[in-house]
This record gives sequence, structure tokens and C-alpha cells, in this order.
Amino acid sequence: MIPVIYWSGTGNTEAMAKAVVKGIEAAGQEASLIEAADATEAIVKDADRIAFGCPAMGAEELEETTMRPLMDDVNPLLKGKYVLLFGSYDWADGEWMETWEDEVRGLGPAYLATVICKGEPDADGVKECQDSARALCEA
Ligand SMILES: Cc1cc2nc3c(=O)[nH]c(=O)nc-3n(C[C@H](O)[C@H](O)[C@H](O)COP(=O)(O)O)c2cc1C
Repeated sequence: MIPVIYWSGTGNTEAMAKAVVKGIEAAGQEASLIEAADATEAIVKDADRIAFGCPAMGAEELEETTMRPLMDDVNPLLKGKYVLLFGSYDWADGEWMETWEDEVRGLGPAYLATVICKGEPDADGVKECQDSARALCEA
């Protein structure tokens, strides 16, 4: 069971999360779609492979009320895990994801990949999410 934990304000990152779930299932594994507000440390601890999604919020930051505190809680658990980060952005160039990727890389995951989409994921974006999910399964 691969948890796909996400926060989404207007649905764009949620659409990416659903595409990630489809990609995991297409790779023959089970996925669990979980809103960040419902995520627990135990879910993260038990997972070998895991995906987190959050759009660019604030000034190139993770959403501050739910996602940032969640990541602060679970970051120490990510060492040695296979991790996919994804999220949507709009007016900048993805700097929030570079920062997030650097943060998680510093924790020592066994595998780390990222996918970003501008606004709502189009067909190419959906495919990229699905392909990244498959790569997460097969890494
Ligand atoms: C409060 C707020 C802050 C945002 N900050 C950024 C930002 O720093 N950089 C950026 O590229 N987009 C920013 N955006 C745009 C969102 O990342 C973009 O609309 C994204 O598609 C929202 O994803 P969601 O539908 O999953 O909530 C911001 C949007 C909001 C509402």
C-alpha cells in the first residue's frame, strides 16, 4: 500500500494526486489517497514508498497550516524511503519544489523524484504524474 498524501486548495494538486494513484495501480500496486489533514505519522512510518503533494503557497512555500506541520512531523521518518513529491504552481517557476526537494534530499531518502504542473494538469501533466508513480513503484 503506497500512501499518496496531498493538500490542495483548488483541486489542481488533487488532480495530480489522483493521477499518481492511477499510475501506482497501473504498476500493479495498491495506493491510498489521503488528504494531508487525515495523514498520521503511523501511515508514513509504515510505508516503504510514499508520495506527497502540495502546491506552491505563501511565497514559494508549502501550505502553512496543514502541510508544513505534517512535513515537520514526518520528515525524520523519510530516511531510507522511496519518495515522490508533486504539486501545482502558477506564476513562478517551481522554486517551492526545488526548496522542498532539497529539504527531503537532506533527510537521506533511498529515492527521490518530483513532478510539477502549472495550474491544472493537462494530458501531458497527468501522464507525467502517472509515469512518475510507476517509476516510484519500480525504483
Ligand atoms: C495563497 C496562495 C499563494 C500562492 N503562492 C504561489 C507561489 O508562491 N508561487 C506560485 O508559482 N504559485 C503560487 N500560488 C498559485 C498556486 O500554487 C496555484 O494556483 C496552484 O495551481 C494551486 O493548486 P491547488 O489547486 O492544488 O490548490 C499561490 C496561490 C495561493 C492561493
